[in-house]
Amino acid sequence: MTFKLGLTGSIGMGKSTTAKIFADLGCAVWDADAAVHRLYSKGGAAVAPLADLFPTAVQDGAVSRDALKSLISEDLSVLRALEKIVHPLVAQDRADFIAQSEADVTVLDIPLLFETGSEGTMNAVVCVSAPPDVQEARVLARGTMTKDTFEAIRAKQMPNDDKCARADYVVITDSLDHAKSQVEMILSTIRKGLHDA
Ligand SMILES: CC(C)(COP(=O)(O)OP(=O)(O)OC[C@H]1O[C@@H](n2cnc3c(N)ncnc32)[C@H](O)[C@@H]1O)[C@@H](O)C(=O)NCCC(=O)NCCS
Ligand SMILES: Nc1ncnc2c1ncn2[C@@H]1O[C@H](COP(=O)(O)OP(=O)(O)OP(=O)(O)O)[C@@H](O)[C@H]1O
Repeated sequence: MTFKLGLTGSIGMGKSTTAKIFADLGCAVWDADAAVHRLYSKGGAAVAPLADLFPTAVQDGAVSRDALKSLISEDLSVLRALEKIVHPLVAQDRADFIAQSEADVTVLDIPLLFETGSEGTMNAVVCVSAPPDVQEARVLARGTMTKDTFEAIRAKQMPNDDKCARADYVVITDSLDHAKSQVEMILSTIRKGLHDA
């Protein structure tokens, strides 16, 4: 049985970067956002149920994120209906990944881990964190969203301090070297526990 380590944190806090460090140290990594992309692509399991509910959101056999975003901007209840369909499919994809994982530690990168109540299914949880101004600067530097959109996403997510308080481990992502040393420490604690068990 693989050790299930949840990895979470708010938008732009460094989840993907930290997940890569875990992968380099021999962990298997599953990425919730990547799973959603697979589910929305041609032949993905979310295409048919979303086509039934939001016909305009499916184009050329795949779910269009732009179309979904414009539906959500007109009516926020669309997001709730979308989550009701997508979250169980994501949970199944995750369960399948865990079942076939041969690594001692499997990292589950889940932006909405606490918001979706998934922490109970993890053996431990890591939260990545950086100061709010650093978070904002990182997200806006990507050039993929406006400040208003960023604020709206941040407002929808559980506050960073609450996430960190609920996590078993916190990784401060102020530099790559610092993040790496914290990940090494976390993994050695977990692996020691597995070895001693
Ligand atoms: C709304 C959609 C179409 C926006 O797509 P887009 O490519 O523009 O953004 P992306 O998915 O990269 O998300 C941007 C940021 O918002 C966060 N975010 C996404 N969905 C949500 C949500 N339901 N609640 C809070 N934050 C969210 C992401 O974690 C990320 O940090 C898309 O996020 C979606 O289909 N969401 C519903 C499925 C879901 O809840 N996914 C989250 C992982 S399970
Ligand atoms: N430890 C770190 N030191 C310095 N910069 C970092 C660190 N971790 C992440 N960053 C930078 O912060 C930005 C966001 O990182 P990343 O994409 O890993 O965040 P994320 O939490 O996965 O984002 P999202 O929630 O949007 O998917 C990137 O530009 C990345 O280079």
